[in-house]
Amino acid sequence: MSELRGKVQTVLGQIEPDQLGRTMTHEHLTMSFECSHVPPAPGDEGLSLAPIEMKHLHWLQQNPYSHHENLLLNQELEAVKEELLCYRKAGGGTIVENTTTGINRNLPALKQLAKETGVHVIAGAGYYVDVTHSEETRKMTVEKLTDVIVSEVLHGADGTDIRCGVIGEIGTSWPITESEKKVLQATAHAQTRLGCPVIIHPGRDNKAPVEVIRILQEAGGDISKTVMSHLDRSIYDHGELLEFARMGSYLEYDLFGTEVLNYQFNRNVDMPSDSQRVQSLKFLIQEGYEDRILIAHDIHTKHRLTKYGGHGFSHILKNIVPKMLSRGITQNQVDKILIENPKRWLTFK
Ligand SMILES: CC(=O)NCCS(=O)(=O)O
Repeated sequence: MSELRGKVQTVLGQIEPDQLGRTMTHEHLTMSFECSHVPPAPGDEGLSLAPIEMKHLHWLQQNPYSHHENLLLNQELEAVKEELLCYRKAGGGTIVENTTTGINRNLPALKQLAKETGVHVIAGAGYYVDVTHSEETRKMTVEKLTDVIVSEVLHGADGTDIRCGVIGEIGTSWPITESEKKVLQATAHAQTRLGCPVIIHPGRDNKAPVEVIRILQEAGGDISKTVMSHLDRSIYDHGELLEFARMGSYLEYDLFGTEVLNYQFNRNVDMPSDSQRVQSLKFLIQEGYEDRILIAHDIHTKHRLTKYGGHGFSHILKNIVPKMLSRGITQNQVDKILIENPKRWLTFK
């Protein structure tokens, strides 16, 4: 297979899987999310342009995608560096940084952050959702897209020699577009060549995760080495969740820290609280899926950083792990979710 077999690839080079430690499998350290701006409600236009201030914090937390500056996480490298130092102090070892082409991936910044903080950072190859695809991307064949993704892992991306260690997050909308379907097929082909981990951003519909896995399967992808992100806002019904779990991917709850009344991207969704997320983990464990669960915060806006009154990158380690233990999830199961499952997923085959 590839020269990477048995290794994990970080922005600073290859490491042994045992070096990873506790791992958040879905975060962003620098990105911009302007592609997902939601117009503010009538009367809130002023708030959407105002500087971030304490007195507007609740509005911002409930309307994060309507505030222009909030979408520019790429302006906060110093704050993110401080956060990573705290993450390390709290027992964190690794962050998988899911920023792909379309939302401002910045590999030199990731390398710098890894060097300055001692946190292992793993970068993502490939493309985000259709609205961010360039004309050039849309015109590419599946073969060409595959070559680009393979090269981002083997040689480096964005004109640098900094190599990606996962494919994704690969963005899909609902319904899945033609361009996204080609990227999914290319992802499966690249995974076959490389034996590498894949991570998917499904469209915001309960049918989206199943549909993505079907496309990957048909293209020869290794579903056992693929993560389905954002299950928190995608599948609620227990029966549907188990049906999806049986397809064999990793099951990721990655919006820990997000507690909102209205989910701005889909008003039909009742976004779960962190307590409800823990209950979902417990349900999946009871059903025998403790070897398939991954968790993270998916920080992608400013307001979730501690600098802006948010929960930060250490929330899971400091607050969610004690809650898991208090709800009957064992330390061994917590270690599987934070250490063993990420390690198995991130190791090249
Ligand atoms: C950066 C990103 O794609 N975050 C996911 C946000 S969502 O609300 O779960 O779609």
